[in-house]
Amino acid sequence: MRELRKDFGNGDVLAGVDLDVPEGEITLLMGPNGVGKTILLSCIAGGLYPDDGEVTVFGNSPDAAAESLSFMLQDAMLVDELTGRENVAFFRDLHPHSTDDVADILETLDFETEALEMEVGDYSGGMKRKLELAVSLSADVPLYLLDEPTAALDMTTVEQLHSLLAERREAGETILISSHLPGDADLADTIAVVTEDGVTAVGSPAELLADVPPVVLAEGPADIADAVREGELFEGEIHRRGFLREGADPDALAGGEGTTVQVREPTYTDMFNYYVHLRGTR
Ligand SMILES: Nc1ncnc2c1ncn2[C@@H]1O[C@H](COP(=O)(O)OP(=O)(O)OP(=O)(O)O)[C@@H](O)[C@H]1O
Repeated sequence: MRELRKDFGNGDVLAGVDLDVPEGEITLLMGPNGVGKTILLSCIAGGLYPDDGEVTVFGNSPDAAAESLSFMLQDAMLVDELTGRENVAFFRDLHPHSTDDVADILETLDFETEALEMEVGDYSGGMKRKLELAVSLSADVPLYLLDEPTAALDMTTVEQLHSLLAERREAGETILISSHLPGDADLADTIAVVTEDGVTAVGSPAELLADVPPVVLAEGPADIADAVREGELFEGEIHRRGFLREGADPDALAGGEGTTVQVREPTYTDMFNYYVHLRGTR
């Protein structure tokens, strides 16, 4: 993807995005709500045309490559008035490379088979996601685009899905997913951080994490603004936290009465906050 631009008439949503998705790997798009991740995936899938720039999929235009990919568009695929089974049949007829793998994938994802007889409008969010995933992954193609595949899934199912996607990667397939779940970083070979400035950081999870400064956590009235980068504090339920400023001495951050201050290594959630809110292009 080179210099991709998309505008719906009220300012750019994507303003010149460059992205390379390596073949045979899992690439994870992370970024704040509304930044354009779904639009980006839709431009790769050929569902939307960019206003400017270029997308190639295996060397072809997205239109020419349409049969080489399968796109899971969250909450916008299934037909509520049809049963699960009718939805499966509908999508089976749509994709030229559909297979009969839906049942196996549903079993892997712990989807109760009887629910296939229910109308999808009566499904829970997680049931819908499992069916969307089974339909999308049952197409035998070299490229899968999955928009927030882990949203609404319980943690056990997330692990099952991770195993399934890792198997696909072993088989040489290319997978591009968007996600807000920090744990999905464990699955990725490459993470691309998307912000309103485009793709601002790209690297392996370990590379990106290694560049994140230690995290200062404060509970109680401790004033840590001077010790953290740009004085920026992220409010959690219990803690306020920020990224240790260069030159700040962590040992000097003693908490007063009713206050605790600690410094710890960053998690994937911290990594997301850092690249989205503090760090420029890497
Ligand atoms: N058809 C459309 N017409 C006008 N604006 C649109 C259209 N589709 C999307 N947008 C806008 O484009 C922006 C990006 O939307 P998109 O769904 O790609 O964000 P996202 O990064 O996937 O967000 P989230 O993480 O919340 O799913 C949003 O501001 C959205 O309102």
